[in-house]
Amino acid sequence: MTKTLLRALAGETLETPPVWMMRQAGRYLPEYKQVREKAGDFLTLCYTPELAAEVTLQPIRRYGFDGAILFADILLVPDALGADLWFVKGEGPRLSTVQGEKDFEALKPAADVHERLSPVYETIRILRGELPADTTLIGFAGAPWTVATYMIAGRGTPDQGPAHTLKNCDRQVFDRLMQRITDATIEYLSAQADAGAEAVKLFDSWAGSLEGPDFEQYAVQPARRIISALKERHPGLPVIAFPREARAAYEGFHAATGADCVALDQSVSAEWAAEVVQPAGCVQGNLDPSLLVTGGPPLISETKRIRDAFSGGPHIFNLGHGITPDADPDNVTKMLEELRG
Ligand SMILES: Cc1c2[nH]c(c1CCC(=O)O)Cc1[nH]c(c(CCC(=O)O)c1C)Cc1[nH]c(c(CCC(=O)O)c1C)Cc1[nH]c(c(C)c1CCC(=O)O)C2
Repeated sequence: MTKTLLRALAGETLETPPVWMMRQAGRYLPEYKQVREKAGDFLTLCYTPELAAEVTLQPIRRYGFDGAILFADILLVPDALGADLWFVKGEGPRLSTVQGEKDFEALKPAADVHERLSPVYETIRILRGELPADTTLIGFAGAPWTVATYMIAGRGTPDQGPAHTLKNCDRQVFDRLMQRITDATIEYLSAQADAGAEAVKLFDSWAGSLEGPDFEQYAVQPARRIISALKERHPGLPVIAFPREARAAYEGFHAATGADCVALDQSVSAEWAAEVVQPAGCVQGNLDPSLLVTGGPPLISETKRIRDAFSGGPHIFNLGHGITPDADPDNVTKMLEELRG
């Protein structure tokens, strides 16, 4: 196996960690903005394989990252389940809401998602033909809780309040929704692997708002179900789990879910994670993305600190969350120079 990212996922400790960035294809890149303009609409960009493949490749050409993440969005699964999805410029996503049994009954069965999502599989096939031989193609989906928070509220929310309310007040509908998303996610990621994704990542961006038994039931268990179903269908397919802001619950997350790699946000210290999380398997992270806006000596010293902290075990260098539109593309080059020497 020559791809460094796959070697790290398999548990190998490498001299220089493989590197990629969450949201590496995005608005901080002038070439992305150009294609985005041409597509007109963000969803059109996601569902047009040639354009989605092009923006996936842009950061690989510019920086030579070890991993290419498929260009798509976690909200394509609700879209494929029949929740109308649109994006409001400068504000974010909007969807029809799921607030009770009637809304839930209107959703499509999990097996039907392929109809809407087939252009995504085509993007993956194009990419496998065009990526450099040493670049790993990463597919992804949102984890059920995070996807549910958008489906229930119909938009992003600061505290995931509507999803907590449905969970606490109508547990039956909430659990059926979680199960539907879980099943759809297995279908979707499995089809991504069939199309050529070499690893997949589950984004649980709002896992941190689940406390105690809720974290176990709605962050750990769905991840475990998805990972075990995927491994049954695709033996050896590596899975990265990202229970963002899990804090102390990052400990044990590999074992509890079967994930090959656990991605860490910037709120946990690399030194702590190296001691208690990394012994269980590969870790990914966790540079503060704001350093790519501000740059300077702190960007260099933090890059070095994180690399050094994780140097004793398998590590994929990444940010703790997505790169932001106001980041300076030259700061990414400086981060890479520090990492790769
Ligand atoms: C919660 C979430 C979403 N999408 C995603 C998450 C999980 C990760 C995280 O926590 O950031 C994941 C995602 N979204 C996108 C990718 C593509 C691959 C990559 O990382 O480069 C990935 C992996 C493209 C995107 N997804 C979106 C953009 C910006 C759209 C544009 O170009 O106008 C991109 C490049 C839009 C999006 N998509 C979403 C929101 C809330 C928004 C609006 C906010 C924003 O604009 O950043 C949902």
